[in-house]
Amino acid sequence: MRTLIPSSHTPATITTPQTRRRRRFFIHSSAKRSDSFANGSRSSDWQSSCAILSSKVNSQQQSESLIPAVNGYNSSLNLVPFDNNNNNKSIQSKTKPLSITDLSPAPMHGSNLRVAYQGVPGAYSEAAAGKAYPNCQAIPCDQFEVAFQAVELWIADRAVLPVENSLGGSIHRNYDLLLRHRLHIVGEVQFPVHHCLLALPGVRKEFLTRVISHPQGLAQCEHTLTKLGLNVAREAVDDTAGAAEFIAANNVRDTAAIASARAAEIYGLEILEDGIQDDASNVTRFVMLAREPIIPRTDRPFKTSIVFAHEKGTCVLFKVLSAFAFRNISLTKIESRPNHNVPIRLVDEANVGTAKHFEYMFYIDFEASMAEARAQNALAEVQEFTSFLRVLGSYPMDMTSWSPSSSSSSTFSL
Ligand SMILES: O=C(O)C(=O)C[C@]1(C(=O)O)C=C[C@@H](O)C=C1
Repeated sequence: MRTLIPSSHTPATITTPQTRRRRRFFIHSSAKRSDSFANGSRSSDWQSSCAILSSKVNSQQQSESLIPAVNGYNSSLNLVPFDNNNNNKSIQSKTKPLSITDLSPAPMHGSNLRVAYQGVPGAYSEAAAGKAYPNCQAIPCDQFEVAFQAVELWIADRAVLPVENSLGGSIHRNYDLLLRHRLHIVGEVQFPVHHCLLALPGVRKEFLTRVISHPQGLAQCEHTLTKLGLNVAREAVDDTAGAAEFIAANNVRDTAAIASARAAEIYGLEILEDGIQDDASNVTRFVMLAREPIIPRTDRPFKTSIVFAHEKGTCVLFKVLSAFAFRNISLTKIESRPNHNVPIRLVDEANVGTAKHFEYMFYIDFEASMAEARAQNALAEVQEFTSFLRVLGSYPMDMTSWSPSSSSSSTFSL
């Protein structure tokens, strides 16, 4: 895939070793707090993980509301750094004492939250971040992994990342990264993706030789591009809006981008075709990630995401799935990825030779909250058949109303 170097917007990249060293302190302290729940390996008993989780409920409630304020990045508090030499006198006099209003919960769905996304302004991920956290400060990142790291390093408070699209399928990279990193899924948003064909003003479709976009953008418009009868090469780049930005910044007149109407507006391109996704109800599902899990509840529909590797044996996957079926728990998604620790298992069959079995990590989303006994029992049973099990998050389902023809009802409408 080509990497376009954006000209005007500088997405977050990981900074110098010094910055990294300074920020590591925070990663470690955060990782320690969440490990008991995040590392759902066989060695840690699931029931006790649940107990740890529920015992965290009260302190967690406080940490969601207070920690951001105390760290000073999401706060109206007037905190000054502590000065051992007492040189702060002039500033101290201006320091306001804590009052009861300072203790009200931080606006976790509101302004000031820094939300990392992959891409540049005008990307669908930016719009999804706006739907998930209205009025947030969206932080562009040049890669998915940078968005994970931005949260781990406290540069951002949340990341909003795509995991699957109704036409293009799963975004595998993010499944692998969910496993490699220690962040928790704290929510999901489903975002209608309405693609346009964009080019520089005055460019006519007949003169195009190339269409560039994110691989998902190309996949979601595959048939429509063919139907339009364009004689063009299709080239994958890092993100849809980045494709638009590249055309504008380099004055490329033989190339069009598949991107949003908002990207056209931002980068001064014209819309040659509107709504070129192969299905009107094209939707991408994004997950919201945080350093700490949220408290699972039962007063609204929740979804839980897990990942596991299974033990050797027969019908293991069937047994795992039946743990949910017996409890009437619906699965909404199952995905398998290579198990990068053990990609292949050799199985010697007497007289026949050696079979090479591919080993997988299975990701499952199911419709239940970890606060429900049936979900806890299902996972206790699943643990019996698995060599590794981790809960990626238990979070409210996106139940917002659906309007496929319009792009979105959010403030970030594309
Ligand atoms: O390139 C973008 O605009 C993105 O936000 C990325 C992404 C993706 O990775 O799937 C997100 C939504 C659309 O499905 C197309 C691309």
